[in-house]
Amino acid sequence: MVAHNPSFCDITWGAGGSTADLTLDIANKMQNIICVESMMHLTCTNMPVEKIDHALETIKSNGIQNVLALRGDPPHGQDKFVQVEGGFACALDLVKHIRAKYGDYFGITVAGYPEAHPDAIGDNGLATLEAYQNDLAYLKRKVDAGADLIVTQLFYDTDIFLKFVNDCRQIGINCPIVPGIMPINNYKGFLRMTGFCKTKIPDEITAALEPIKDNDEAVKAYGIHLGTEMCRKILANGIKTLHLYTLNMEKSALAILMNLGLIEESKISRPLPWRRPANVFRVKEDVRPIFWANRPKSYISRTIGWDQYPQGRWGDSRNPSYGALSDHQFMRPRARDKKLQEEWATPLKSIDDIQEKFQSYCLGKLRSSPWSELDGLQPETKIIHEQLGKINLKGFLTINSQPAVNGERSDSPSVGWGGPGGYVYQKAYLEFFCSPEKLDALVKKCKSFPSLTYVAVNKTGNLVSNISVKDVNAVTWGVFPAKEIIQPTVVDPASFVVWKDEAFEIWSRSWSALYPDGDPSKKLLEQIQNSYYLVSLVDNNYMDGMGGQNRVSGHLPRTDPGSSSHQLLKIGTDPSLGQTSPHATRHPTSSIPPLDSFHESFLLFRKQLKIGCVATPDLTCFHSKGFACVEHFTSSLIRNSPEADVEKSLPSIESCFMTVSALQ
Ligand SMILES: Cc1cc2nc3c(=O)[nH]c(=O)nc-3n(C[C@H](O)[C@H](O)[C@H](O)COP(=O)(O)OP(=O)(O)OC[C@H]3O[C@@H](n4cnc5c(N)ncnc54)[C@H](O)[C@@H]3O)c2cc1C
Repeated sequence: MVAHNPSFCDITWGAGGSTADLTLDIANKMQNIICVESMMHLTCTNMPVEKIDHALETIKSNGIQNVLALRGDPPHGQDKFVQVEGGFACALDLVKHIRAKYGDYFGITVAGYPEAHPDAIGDNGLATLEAYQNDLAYLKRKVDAGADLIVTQLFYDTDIFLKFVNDCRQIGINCPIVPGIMPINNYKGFLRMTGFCKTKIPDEITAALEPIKDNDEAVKAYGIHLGTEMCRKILANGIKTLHLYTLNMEKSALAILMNLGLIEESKISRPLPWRRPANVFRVKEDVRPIFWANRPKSYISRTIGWDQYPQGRWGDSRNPSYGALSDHQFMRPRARDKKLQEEWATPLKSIDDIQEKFQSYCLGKLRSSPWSELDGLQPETKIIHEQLGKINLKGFLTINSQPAVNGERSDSPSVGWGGPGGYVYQKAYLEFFCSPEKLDALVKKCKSFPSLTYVAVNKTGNLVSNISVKDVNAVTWGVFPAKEIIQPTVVDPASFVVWKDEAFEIWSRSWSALYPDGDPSKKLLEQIQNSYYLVSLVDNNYMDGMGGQNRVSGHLPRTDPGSSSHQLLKIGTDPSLGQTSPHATRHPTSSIPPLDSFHESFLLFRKQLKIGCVATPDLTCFHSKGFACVEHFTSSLIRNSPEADVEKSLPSIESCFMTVSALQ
């Protein structure tokens, strides 16, 4: 199931606390080994407050931040729930306790009952209006006490659920209400569960099941059909999230999601170059502005109202309906706050210190960045991290980038996406803050490089650009067998202007907020926030990675992404764009292999390829003696060979890869 990117996974609490240790252990493994956001259920049954706190402290120390706070059922053999000594009487007490003791560390979910809690349901299978309303009023108290989300009890009458949502809204329950869908997997289990929960079974379901009740396969198939229809109706009524009770049997749940088109049959680990967060509604979305590449959660929350993908996407972008910037964009897990505090809240005396922070992040010395929701650098950023380090020391404070790629295989671990069998391309991209003076110098420089397009904007909205506001520039695209060209990432000034508010806000909300009031570091950051420009820069010439000298048009089965960047990365070494700060000398360059060993390997290559080309490999592009290096040799050779030779040499190039990999 993990391959389908669930938003989160529930780990239930054994009835009466019977499986506490196991629950804690499974929740920990799910969160930290399987890496799926986990929500642990916790009940009050047989749980004095010390035991409850032990469970909460344990999951807290394991980084789990989601709890479903429940009262629980009466212990085995008892009819009525009895409050244990030193424990809680109901879920409301538990919610209050969690908020009082743990502040906002935990996201709290509570249970909702579309047909009222079974205790409120009479012998006729129905709750009186008064009992139903009391139940709703109590649910509101749970939300008012701090619950963030409601997950409902299972139901089979979709109209009852939709009425319940409406009734909740009427009394001011405004948090998300997630329907609990339990696919029917077998007849006896279905009767047992609905009997226990006093769930209404609509007549048509009874009629459909009666003739097939002894045929397990038929019951399962009907369960999938029914679940699909229920979910369809729920989604059509504007509910945006589904919660499927799998009870460890995933096949029916997955079949329902497949029928709804919410998951794909072929599971691809990195379907698109940006990391799509677990959100089933985004499966059809295939284009995004590059600006939020490192802030997928913020992007999702700002575009949550766009429910039509991909149709709505560029209509929306040109007339941006990105939601308003709210606190939500800045809500980060506490663990990240802690990391930022450790890594970014050091005293800042001058711009040099700020440049060095950005440089350290690009070199992988810092794991966190105020501008990124991700942990560390994206794999493709590592290809150009040294150049980025230099650029930052020149006063161009980079927050987003990608190297140029010209026809790399789509299963490349560093720049590939979309699954095997295709080729991917991208234009070099750089996004950074810089002073108005640096921007002036850059604008002048760009005049000599027609392939560079830029948009720059300061905090107050002053825009400087050499493209039109209506232009949309595809910066990543892929070619796959039997598919149209896919272009998942674009740069467009309209979205950029929306993004800039968030980008500038991060200076104060995520960075200077780490310092106490009046701290000189805080003042320095505020000055930068108020005076700098945010710049989005694209090198549209993705072909000429080696400065235009080595192009072999149409014959590049591979390129070396490390070598293919371009005018953009020359910012770091261009003297007309300002002196590199003295820190540059501390910047390590030891990963470049010694010239001798390079030449040795290179000569071997030439011998094996038997092509009499003269290559002038660009040593500065080297990162290691590993595979990237081998690719670089090869692409240099191809680029420097006559076209006919390239064609001939392709098979031997493939085998040389093996030989030289082994040699290295
Ligand atoms: C999504 C979901 C997941 C579940 N997971 C588990 C699990 O992992 N392990 C497990 O053992 N059980 C689980 N259960 C079952 C749950 O423990 C039972 O349904 C239990 O009987 C009620 O728990 P609750 O949190 O809804 O209780 P509460 O919210 O406390 O409510 C119980 C009932 O008492 C009434 N009530 C309580 N206090 C008050 C008050 N002060 N004023 C008025 N009315 C009050 C409510 O209206 C309601 O009818 C789950 C249930 C659901 C819906």
